[in-house]
Amino acid sequence: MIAIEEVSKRYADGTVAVDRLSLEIPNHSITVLVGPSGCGKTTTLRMINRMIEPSSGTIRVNGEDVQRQPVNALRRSMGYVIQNAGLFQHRTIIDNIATVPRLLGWSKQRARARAAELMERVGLDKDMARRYPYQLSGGQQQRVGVARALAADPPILLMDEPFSAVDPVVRRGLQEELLRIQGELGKAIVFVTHDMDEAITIGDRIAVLRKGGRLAQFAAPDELLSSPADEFVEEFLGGDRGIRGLSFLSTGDLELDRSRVFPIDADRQRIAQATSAQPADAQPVLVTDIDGKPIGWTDPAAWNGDAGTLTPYGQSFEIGRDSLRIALDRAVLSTTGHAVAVDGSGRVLGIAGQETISAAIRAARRQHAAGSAASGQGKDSPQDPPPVKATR
Ligand SMILES: Nc1ncnc2c1ncn2[C@@H]1O[C@H](COP(=O)(O)OP(=O)(O)OP(=O)(O)O)[C@@H](O)[C@H]1O
Repeated sequence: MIAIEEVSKRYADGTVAVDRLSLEIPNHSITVLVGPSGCGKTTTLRMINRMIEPSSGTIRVNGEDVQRQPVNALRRSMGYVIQNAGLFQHRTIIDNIATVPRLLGWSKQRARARAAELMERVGLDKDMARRYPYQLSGGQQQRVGVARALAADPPILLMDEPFSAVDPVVRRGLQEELLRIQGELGKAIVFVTHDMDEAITIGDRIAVLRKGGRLAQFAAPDELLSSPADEFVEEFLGGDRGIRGLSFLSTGDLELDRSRVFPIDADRQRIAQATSAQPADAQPVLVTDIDGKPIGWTDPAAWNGDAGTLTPYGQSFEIGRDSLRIALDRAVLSTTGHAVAVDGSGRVLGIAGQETISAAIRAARRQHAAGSAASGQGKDSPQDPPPVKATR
């Protein structure tokens, strides 16, 4: 655990960048520092590896004061990733990644073998090993930056706006990759961003800082969205925090309608009988292929068995994996107002209309509120394990 205790930083010109900041950053989790420009995020991060020395206060790593540790050893125990990756331009990709193992005295062969293993882990093609940084895209360079930081297997990873310089699609890919790597390696990651969406996507816990380096709130993303501490945090979260909060509600308990799903070779009579008891007001029927995968919607009264007459169903959502936010999005975008739920192999489990999804949202919120009340005013203690994250 990294414990930041009453830490302040006043620069030589008198600027107070961080003001009596206290934070407990647990192992095996991603803690995000977020806040407006100039609120002291980078200063805080760099005080952890002593690139900047605090003016007062103490930072401990697993109980040990960082001031008492030799600075080189301290930095090698912490991977560091920055915006634009900061790669050595005159070194090949493999040698960039092998930098810290080489500094630690590993043989060239061993360090390169480790670097090759890491290239695979961060999703870089082997044949990029001999290229130079300028021969890679921005997103690929960021992957090299992450691989380089992981090379000596440090228990702590400090990441300063690592994905800010790439376009949103590449950025999303890098975030997913980081979550996957973290699932495998379980580091203590401290991640700086000024982008709240990024913080919510990757953070197990989020520290929102305000100007002057003061802590506004430190909480899990779902708690931040449901109970912002004050107006500053609320404003920083943006106007759609209600919708964004749905990302943390599971579709696992969603009640699905299976009575309106039929395979393409189903008998028309059977469809008519099964649906006749239900109101005929444009309640759709979903037709699947013979493997149970969705093909499209039809009006049961008009169905003639011709797949060419079906209306596209849009996108499905995966029960248990996707959140209620995704389910609601699918239903809103669907021409029938219903979303198609599938299992992990894409087979239809049922359909859910907007009303059903709304009811599930209300139930999940009630359950969440009851759970929070039982565990004490909804505030997690820093020792609590991070909440289960829905990543979509
Ligand atoms: N060497 C320095 N000397 C004086 N002031 C500094 C120095 N470095 C940073 N500052 C100031 O300290 C404050 C915090 O800076 P810091 O870089 O930590 O903020 P930040 O939250 O990371 O900002 P950004 O999101 O824009 O990167 C700012 O007001 C900045 O101008």
